[in-house]
Amino acid sequence: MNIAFIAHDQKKDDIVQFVTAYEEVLKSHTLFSTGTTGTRIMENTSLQIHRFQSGPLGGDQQIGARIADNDMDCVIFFKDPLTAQPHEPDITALIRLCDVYSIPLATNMATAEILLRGLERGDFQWRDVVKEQKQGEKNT
Ligand SMILES: O=C(CO)COP(=O)(O)O
Repeated sequence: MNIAFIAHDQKKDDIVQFVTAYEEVLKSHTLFSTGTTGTRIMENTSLQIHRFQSGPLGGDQQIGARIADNDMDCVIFFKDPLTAQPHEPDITALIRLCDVYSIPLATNMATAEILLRGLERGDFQWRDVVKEQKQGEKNT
């Protein structure tokens, strides 16, 4: 599965801790992130992450574009609800696209934990079916 990780500054320690705890599960997936979040994760784990731009510089929008292309299966976004972000419209747009395309999105650690346990159990297999269908539509 293609999984994107994003964390606001006040949540970066949390996401590093979270990803470290699930490193064994995550290493068999393809991982993406916004710029600084990815750097922090790679500094603290042995995971390889495809890093987009930093969030305020367009990283959220780049992940959104992958969702619109049906090329992202899960988004783990540790949002900071107590700090205003200069790129709030980008954040809103990313969350909206997850809803438009029914992409599983966790915006806090408790939900992220449930999503990754589901991932371990194979609960994301329906995404392969959706991707095959969309590919079939493109080819016709
Ligand atoms: O601001 C962010 C998401 O909205 C996160 O971006 P960084 O990972 O580059 O800090």
